[in-house]
Amino acid sequence: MRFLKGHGTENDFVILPDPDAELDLSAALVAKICDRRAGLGADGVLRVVRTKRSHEVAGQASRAEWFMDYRNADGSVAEMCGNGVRVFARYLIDAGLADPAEFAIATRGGLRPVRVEPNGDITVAMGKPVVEGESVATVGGCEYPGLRVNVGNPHLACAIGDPVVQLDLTHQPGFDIGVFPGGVNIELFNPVGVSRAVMRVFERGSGETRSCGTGAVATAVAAAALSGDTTGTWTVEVLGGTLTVILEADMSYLSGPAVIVASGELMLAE
Ligand SMILES: N[C@@H](CCC[C@H](N)C(=O)O)C(=O)O
Repeated sequence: MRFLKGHGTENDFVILPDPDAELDLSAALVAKICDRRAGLGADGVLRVVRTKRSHEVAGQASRAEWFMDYRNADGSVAEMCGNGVRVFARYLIDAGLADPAEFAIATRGGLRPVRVEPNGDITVAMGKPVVEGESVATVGGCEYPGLRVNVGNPHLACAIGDPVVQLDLTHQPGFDIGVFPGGVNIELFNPVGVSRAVMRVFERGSGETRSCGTGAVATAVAAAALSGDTTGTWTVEVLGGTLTVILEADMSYLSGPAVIVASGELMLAE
């Protein structure tokens, strides 16, 4: 099985080209591939499938040639991955499979238009984030209220008073399972200066990661809400680098670096 490895602000992915949807990619095989000791190691898998070959997103086939079939490190399926889309785009461009000027990628969370910036960064239009109310995350016995933000996938973004660097995110933070029956991605952030936030994240299905694109958008929405804003340009510092989020009235954009670092032949089987 041919693979590539890439990352966006150190949110890392194994890319599996499977244009004709021939791979039987079970949850167990994904978990093996993502295992950092017994496998290649990654926060998730991006399977590259022709949209028309996928029954899941066939409705997007006229507008996007390629479908990002995203899986979390534990093998679970997610609707969207902001850094994943950007790395997926980098792969398509490098492989000559997409017009670098502008193209769109099909995801379970909907169509995601992409463009390459003059400095090489990749920007993706992330749709309109939806604020669904409030809830509480618990970390190390402390309760942190936050905003529920849907960015195609579910997030709970909590501003905290303590520096995020002090948090112990080695375990799943507590959350209200009645509010999030399918699980949730939890961001904890410190607003710093003007339109800037420092964020850590515990991802559903992957644990703590060094970055999360949809999480950065959710954080920007929650940070803006603290000052009564719904629009603006936000810098979100994550453990693996810096992301830029633009919030407009009806759209959000996520921008940052995305690189491919390796390719090879995978010998793992289920
Ligand atoms: N790292 C991703 C989000 C991946 C999906 C998430 N873990 C979920 O289950 O919803 C990103 O960059 O957005």
